[in-house]
Formats: sequence, structure tokens, C-alpha cells
Amino acid sequence: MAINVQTAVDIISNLTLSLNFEIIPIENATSRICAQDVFATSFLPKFNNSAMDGYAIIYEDKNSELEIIDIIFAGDNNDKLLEKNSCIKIMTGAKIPENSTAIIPKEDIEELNDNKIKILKNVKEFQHIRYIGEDIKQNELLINIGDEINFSKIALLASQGISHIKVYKKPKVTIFTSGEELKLHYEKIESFQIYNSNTPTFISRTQELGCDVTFIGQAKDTIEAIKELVNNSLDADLIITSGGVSVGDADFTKEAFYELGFETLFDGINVKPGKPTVFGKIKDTYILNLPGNPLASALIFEMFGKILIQKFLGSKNIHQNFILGKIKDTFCTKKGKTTIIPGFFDGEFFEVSQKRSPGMVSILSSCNSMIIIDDEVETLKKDNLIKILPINWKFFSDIKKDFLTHE
Ligand SMILES: Nc1nc2c(c(=O)[nH]1)N[C@H]1C(S)=C(S)[C@@H](COP(=O)(O)OP(=O)(O)OC[C@H]3O[C@@H](n4cnc5c(N)ncnc54)[C@H](O)[C@@H]3O)O[C@H]1N2
Ligand code: MOO
Repeated sequence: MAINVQTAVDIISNLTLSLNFEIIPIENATSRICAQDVFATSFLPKFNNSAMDGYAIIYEDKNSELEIIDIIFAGDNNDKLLEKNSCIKIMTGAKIPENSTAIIPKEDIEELNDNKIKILKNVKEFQHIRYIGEDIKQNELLINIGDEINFSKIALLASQGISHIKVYKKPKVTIFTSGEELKLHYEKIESFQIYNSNTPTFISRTQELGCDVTFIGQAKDTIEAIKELVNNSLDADLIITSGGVSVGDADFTKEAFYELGFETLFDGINVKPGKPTVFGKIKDTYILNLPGNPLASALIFEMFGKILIQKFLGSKNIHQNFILGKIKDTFCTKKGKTTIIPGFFDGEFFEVSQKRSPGMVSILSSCNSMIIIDDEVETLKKDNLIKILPINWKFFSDIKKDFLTHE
């Protein structure tokens, strides 16, 4: 029996998966999910240092003529202390004398004769000093288990001299399809056949999301052929198939699954499009059977499959987040079923895709997001606030915009 959207989300979100890990160099860790809590091994900065090229002084001496008694470059290990009415020339990043309480930028002084300087501007105590640990404290938690490693996390790791990191192994995903009418894009096609666009779509999408993806071909519409492909894929964490699950005379996918001991987690979701979505497992391999209709399968994958992938990646972020925006035009829908509507969000308005029949292939290439409309809703009035779920979210535009925030 079909379940509601929230129940399907809960079933997927609450799965307990046992994930494997590996240790890899941080240079290769981009987009991987951290499998350990990472703590800072040292303070950052490691020592008090100068934020400017200039002069280290004792604050109380600011109104005197100061004699330059030394020079310290970044990387020097110089322990010289300041004396009364002296200063030390210093470079940005250099360790400051232990008793220095202000740095004077070089443009704020006048050079006098006799190797002396005079300060021309007001001085604040402790100005332009970067103190030990003000950026990172030793033993501070830097990265949580389940965080995605990106450039900013790599910066943290490198700043601590951490060369390797424990990450979850990429989930192994196998993709196949069944359907006598389908041909792969590199095969010869007859007038009564169609190209299999779903398989390349999900290969690309799951790769994009960080999975290790195997394609094992297409099954003929027979129970034996489907069983052979499934049996061949039981080393995967997840099998994604599409088609063959509705009520047609050649829809054998479900039957094949059951003959292999399929344990159903849900069979049907009360959602439009994509109702005939099946999810379950055979032994330790989960199986997501999406509808054959291309737009239906793509939207169902974006709504439910992506949560599943987040789980398999080891991410702690498994809940769909949204952006509040306005609907561009009044939109009417039928009550009674939760509906997934693709569209384009320009940063302010969400424009519903006019074409959105479940069997279409072309739609998502001109959409960047979707909204999920509750089954109670009949009308969304122009400018209503709606919750927008990103699909392809590199937030650039082909229209030049004023991106500055004004009062
Ligand atoms: N009498 C009924 N018929 C249908 C129902 C129903 O409730 N009663 N549900 C409809 C809905 S909704 C959907 S969705 C589809 C789902 O069917 P399947 O998931 O079994 O998919 P197929 O029948 O195999 O194919 C449906 C459609 O999609 C095309 N397709 C399939 N695979 C691919 C692929 N890899 N690449 C491109 N296109 C694909 C296929 O040619 C069909 O046109 O059932 C409805 N029928
Ligand atoms: O899932 Mo079907 O594609 O609802 O139309």
C-alpha cells in the first residue's frame, strides 16, 4: 500500500547503515564525508605575530622618539625584547618581541636621524597584533564526523599539519534498467524503440553526488533476466533501477525482486508524479526502484534518492533544506495528493515549469529546483512564500545583477 511522503522520508532517514571507512591524503578528500572528529593539534596562530609591516613597540612609549634596535622577518626565531624607548622593525607574520604591546604600520611613522622613528598617528594598545590561538584553540573540534570535506575544511586540516584523514568509503551504486523498448544511446535503434535516458541520467547524478557507480546493462523484460542482473549486483550498497514496476503485462521487476527474497520497506508513495516507487533490500543491498517515466523518476530521486545517498555517504546532513522564495504566478493544483513541481528559481521568484508531464525528458534541463505541494493545497497565489528545494544549485545567472546589499 502506498505511504505518504513524510513516512517515506522517515523510513529512509531512519535507516541504520553500517558504513566502511578509509584513510586518504587530504588532497584527495574533497567532497568526501569525514568519518572522524578532527581536533586541533596546535594553536593558530602558533605565536603572537605582527599583522603589518612596521614597528613593534611598547604601548607606553608611543609618544617618544624610538630607536630601532633590531629587525625581525617572518620565519625568524628571534627572542630579542624591547627596551624603554626602543622599537624593532618587523614584517607581517613575524613573531613579535614578547614584551611588545602594539605594532605601528610603517606608513604611520616618520624616520628621523640616528636610526630613530617618531609615530605620527594615534596608537591603540595591542593594535595589529595577532594573538596566539585567536583563530584556533588547541584541542578545539574542527571537523565533525559526518561533515563534508571541502576547500574550507582542507584549509583547517592543512593549517594543522594534518596530512591524512579518515573518510567514509564512497557508496557503491549499481544502476540498471529493464524494458524491451529501450536501447542504450550508443546502440542502433528501430522506429518502435526509444533510447534509455534514465540509466545515463542516474549514472551521472549519483557520480555527481559522490558515489562509486557501476553500470551493468539492461535486462530484457523477463523475470530471469532481471534476476540475473540483480544477483550480479548484490555486492553494491544500493541498486537503482527504473521502470517495470507498475501494472503492465511486462512489468516483471517486482516479481524478480520477490523471488530473490526482497524485503519491502515501502511499495508506492502517495505523490505525483512517481507513485509506483518501490524501496527495499535483498540481503545487505538496498534497492530503489524508480518509475520508468523519466521526469517522475528524476524528481523522485531528487526528493527521496538524494536523502538515501546522503545516508550512504555518511553525511550528518540528511534532511532536505529549503529556501524561501515567492511564486511568480498564481498556481492551481488538484487537492488530494502531494505534488512535486519542478521550476526555475531566479533568486527571488520561482517559476513553475509549464511542461511537466511525467514522461518528459527535457524538463529538468531548464529547471534548477522544485517545490513539494501539500495535498491540502489548491491554489498558491502569485507572490505567496513557498519552500524551494534546490536541484542544480550553482548559484550563477546569465543575467547581470546588482549583488551589492544596499540600505
Ligand atoms: N493502468 C495503469 N497504468 C499505469 C499506471 C497505473 O497506475 N495504472 N501508472 C502510471 C505511472 S504513474 C507510471 S510512473 C508508470 C510507471 O511505470 P513503470 O515504472 O513500470 O515503468 P515502465 O512501464 O517500464 O515505463 C514507463 C514509461 O517510461 C519509459 N521508460 C522506462 N524506462 C525508461 C528509460 N530507462 N529511459 C527512458 N524512458 C524510459 C517507458 O518507455 C514508458 O513510456 O506507469 C503508468 N502506467
Ligand atoms: O509516476 Mo507516474 O510518472 O505518476 O506519472
